[in-house]
Amino acid sequence: MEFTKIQGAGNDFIIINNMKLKLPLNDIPAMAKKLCTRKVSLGANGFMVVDFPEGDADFKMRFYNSDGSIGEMCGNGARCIARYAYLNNIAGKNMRFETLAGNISAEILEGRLVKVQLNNPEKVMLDHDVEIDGIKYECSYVELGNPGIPHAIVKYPNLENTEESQIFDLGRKIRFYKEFPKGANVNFFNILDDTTAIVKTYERGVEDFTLACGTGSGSTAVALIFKGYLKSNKVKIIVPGGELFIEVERAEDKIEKLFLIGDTNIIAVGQIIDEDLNSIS
Ligand SMILES: N[C@H](CCC[C@H](N)C(=O)O)C(=O)O
Repeated sequence: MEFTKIQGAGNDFIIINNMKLKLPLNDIPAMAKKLCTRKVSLGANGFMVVDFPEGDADFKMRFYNSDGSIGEMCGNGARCIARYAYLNNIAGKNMRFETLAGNISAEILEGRLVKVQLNNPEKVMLDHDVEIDGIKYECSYVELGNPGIPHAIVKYPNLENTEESQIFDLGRKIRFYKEFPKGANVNFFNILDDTTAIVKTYERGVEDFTLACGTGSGSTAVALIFKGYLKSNKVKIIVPGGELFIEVERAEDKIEKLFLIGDTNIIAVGQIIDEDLNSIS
């Protein structure tokens, strides 16, 4: 089966074109889980399927986390699938595609940079502190799109000197926090200057930290700008896998446009064999 392996800021994905392969959608979650499992298969944070659009968009993006669960959207995935679509003549440099969370537009910039307009925040709860093991953490809750991809944005002083292993248990507990109906991706942040934050994300559906989270960076930027921690509508989010840039167009307390910009890197194009796949029902 033909595939492309691509990563954006260290968030890595497998992409297949189901407009050609025409695989039954019921088979995809198990296939995604198997192919995303490192060491025993190709390995990735997520699995993306290009499919026929239902409306007048260029294509549909179906996103699956590495555990096979469906994600409403994926920001770095959107950047990567946009580059894939352009290089495979599925779309032009400016494109629109459908996702569960709503339509996304993307623009291929110079080199390997891609800019996507993320779904707007449909839910913003700036003061949604969480209490874990008797300790209170400053937290905001943001959902981008409708249905929205859920994000918890948690202040963590000295994050830049904190190992992920030190906050893995905390990340997992907040990911499953009782007050988050859909669970949440957990974005720990610390402010580095007026326009820069560092973010480390424990991702829902990966159930571990990833090197970057695009919608997490966008959600974090929205919360930090509204809370006055970041003092610009153009901010840099430093993530373990590199840097992501967020641009916000806002009218007072309403976000009108939210952009994610970052690098992409095509790792491989080829054929997936994985002999176990045949045994997947
Ligand atoms: N794990 C996320 C989906 C991927 C989000 C992240 N990779 C991004 O770039 O937005 C979820 O299930 O909500």
